[in-house]
Amino acid sequence: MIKIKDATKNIGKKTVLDHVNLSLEDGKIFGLRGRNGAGKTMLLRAIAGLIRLDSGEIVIDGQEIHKDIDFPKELGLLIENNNVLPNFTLKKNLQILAKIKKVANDDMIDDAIKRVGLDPNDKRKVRQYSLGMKQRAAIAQAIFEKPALILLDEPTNAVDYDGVQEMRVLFEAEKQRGASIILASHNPEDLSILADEIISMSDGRLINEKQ
Ligand SMILES: Nc1ncnc2c1ncn2[C@@H]1O[C@H](COP(=O)(O)OP(=O)(O)OP(=O)(O)O)[C@@H](O)[C@H]1O
Repeated sequence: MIKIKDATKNIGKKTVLDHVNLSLEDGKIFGLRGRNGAGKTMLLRAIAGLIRLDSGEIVIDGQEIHKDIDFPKELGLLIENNNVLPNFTLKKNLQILAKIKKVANDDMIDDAIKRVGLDPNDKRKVRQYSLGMKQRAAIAQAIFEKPALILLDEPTNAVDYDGVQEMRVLFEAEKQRGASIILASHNPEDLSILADEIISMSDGRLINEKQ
């Protein structure tokens, strides 16, 4: 359960999150929509613990971000410039990350790579991937440890038509596994097909607030 209470963040003179209040139950897909600059990425960053709020709080399963924990315990993240290391293979990337939390073994890593339609034995470095393949790699990185919470910022950008359908199946399967997903997207179809609930933002504020 994620509880966001009065979350407010200013950058310079601009209020990029403006008293955001939200309660998000577990095991659902929440679609986040809004125009460019509405604050979707900021909200995802705040939930991930990547920015500090000026006021308000974000509490995940009873633990407040930046007070009780630095970031959500079980988090899969795909935000903006995906941070898959370009000079390693995708498998090596995931193996490096797996050493930190020690959740995923090689079988889980291979499985995640196959699920995004890539080849675990591909010897190419990620920098040699196409744009859409890089995006698939970033999705693999977000899901390979079977996290409880998955934050996805425009995950199907640059992914080809068939890939978009495959990723939808994958996100739905992650939900069936029990994960909560917050998905920011400009693709109305992604949102209408996948989202159990839609959260709309404008100018850092929620429209149709759900509390
Ligand atoms: N590093 C930064 N410094 C200053 N302002 C920023 C920074 N990053 C974002 N902003 C501002 O914060 C506001 C919200 O940006 P955000 O990236 O959350 O929008 P968004 O809804 O994700 O947009 P998009 O659909 O274009 O991805 C915008 O006004 C943006 O200009």
